[in-house]
Amino acid sequence: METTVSLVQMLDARERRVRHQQELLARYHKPLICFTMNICGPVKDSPLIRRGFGRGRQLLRQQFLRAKLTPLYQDAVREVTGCEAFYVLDADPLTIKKFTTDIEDATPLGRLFDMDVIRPDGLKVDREELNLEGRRCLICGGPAKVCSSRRIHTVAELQEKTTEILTAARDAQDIADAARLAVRALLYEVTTTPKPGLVDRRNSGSHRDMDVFTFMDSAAALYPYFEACARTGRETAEQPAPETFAALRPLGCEAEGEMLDATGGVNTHKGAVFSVGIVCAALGRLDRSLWADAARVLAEVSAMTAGLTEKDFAGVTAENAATVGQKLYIRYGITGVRGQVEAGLPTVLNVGLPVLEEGLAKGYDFDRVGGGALLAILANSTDTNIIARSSRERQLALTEELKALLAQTPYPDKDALAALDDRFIAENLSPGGSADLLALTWLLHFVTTEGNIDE
Ligand SMILES: CC(C)(COP(=O)(O)OP(=O)(O)OC[C@H]1O[C@@H](n2cnc3c(N)ncnc32)[C@H](O[C@H]2O[C@H](COP(=O)(O)OP(=O)(O)OP(=O)(O)O)[C@@H](O)[C@H]2O)[C@@H]1O)[C@@H](O)C(=O)NCCC(=O)NCCS
Ligand SMILES: Nc1ncnc2[nH]cnc12
Repeated sequence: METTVSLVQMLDARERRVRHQQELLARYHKPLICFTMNICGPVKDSPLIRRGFGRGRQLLRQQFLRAKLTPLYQDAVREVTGCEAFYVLDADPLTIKKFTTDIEDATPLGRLFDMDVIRPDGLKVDREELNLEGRRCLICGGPAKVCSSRRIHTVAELQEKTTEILTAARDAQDIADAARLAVRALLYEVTTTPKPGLVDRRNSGSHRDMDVFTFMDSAAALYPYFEACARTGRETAEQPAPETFAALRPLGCEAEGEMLDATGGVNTHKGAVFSVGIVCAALGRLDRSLWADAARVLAEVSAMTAGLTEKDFAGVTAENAATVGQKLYIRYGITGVRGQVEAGLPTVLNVGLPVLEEGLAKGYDFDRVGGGALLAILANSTDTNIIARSSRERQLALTEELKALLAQTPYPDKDALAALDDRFIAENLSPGGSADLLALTWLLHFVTTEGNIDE
């Protein structure tokens, strides 16, 4: 809920800020940054404003890392009168002012940041000391001091522009983060070693035409596609979920082309183009606060693809079935990747994620938890790639064997996984569908644990 604040409240807040500054200066005798947001009008706090403030804090953290600075003290508060953060630093005030003004001047969002630098004697460092121009007006780009003292623009105009800047910054960050985590998930999947029959750091599994570098080329080539999926999700967020999915399909066709270009014609990620692309679009549709909830994200995936299996397989017959997916549907009623997404990726939510997270909590390394999660996924789903390279009977027997193995050892060690790898290779088996579900598991793990940024 948005609360309006009075002039008295704002004056009280300013007084409190000054007192806090004085306490910090008296305690540390070092320069400090006081970071607030420039927000016009009586509403100083909202989720959107907090997001912008969170981004500002993230940019400051990055500058501290670059300058190898650890704040001696820091705090942040979110009040109805606005967000405030303080940082006490053991550094030259002008050096600090240089990097705060760099942040303020780098982007439109930076225009909304007010990062004051206060010297140990309590005096503010001025932009002019760095030969920098004064700040510019949000609306006309003229000197901000002139526009604000003469009240040249209306509050409504300023609020509209502020919302536009905050919204654009929020969306750009969500879209880039979704795509970054998607590519990271694909890279974690291929890097997880050993994996039975699959490409990893140990070998190329049951494949002759690709290795770990082929997968890296493919994953990197898909970054713009994942961004486009998340952007499509954001742009269609107000529309019924299936409309977002409909808008994705042409992007998916193009991305398959990019993948084939990057790999010299090898099918590395066709399944992932489809399923990971849908998850990126679901993230785009959802407010960032919901990313921490895997079930909610996957419910969105399900809503987007409602009715997909029936629609996609309508008119497919034993005579015209062309893809492996279509043939297996006609023959056994197996719904493959389509059925998985339509059901909200239950194997990821109920099998992959719990196994991954339990293994991480036990302190196992990424290879071991990834290997355990992959086998659990394989044991509890229908991998159409396994059937395509063997038979339905063999795939069912394998799932039974793996279930028995996992009941004894939920996280088989390197040697056990390598022995399974050798057996899969000898049988020319490759669980590509399960590999995709492992990538989706990594993705949901990243999104739920790291996706919730500081607001
Ligand atoms: C819905 C589409 C993905 C396509 O569906 P299609 O019917 O063409 O394909 P399917 O056979 O149904 O399988 C697609 C891929 O889904 C992955 N998969 C399999 N089982 C599952 C599962 N249980 N859960 C989730 N995902 C699953 C799997 O992808 C991975 O394996 C691929 C590599 O396989 P591999 O055997 O190594 O290589 P191949 O070249 O295929 O064979 P070999 O010669 O080597 O044996 C790799 O892609 C992984 O990502 C399945 O392969 C979607 O494309 C679509 O919407 N199609 C409709 C038409 C359309 O609009 N097309 C768009 C293109 S223009
Ligand atoms: N690591 C991998 N090896 C072979 N096929 C795959 N499909 C997706 N990931 C794979």
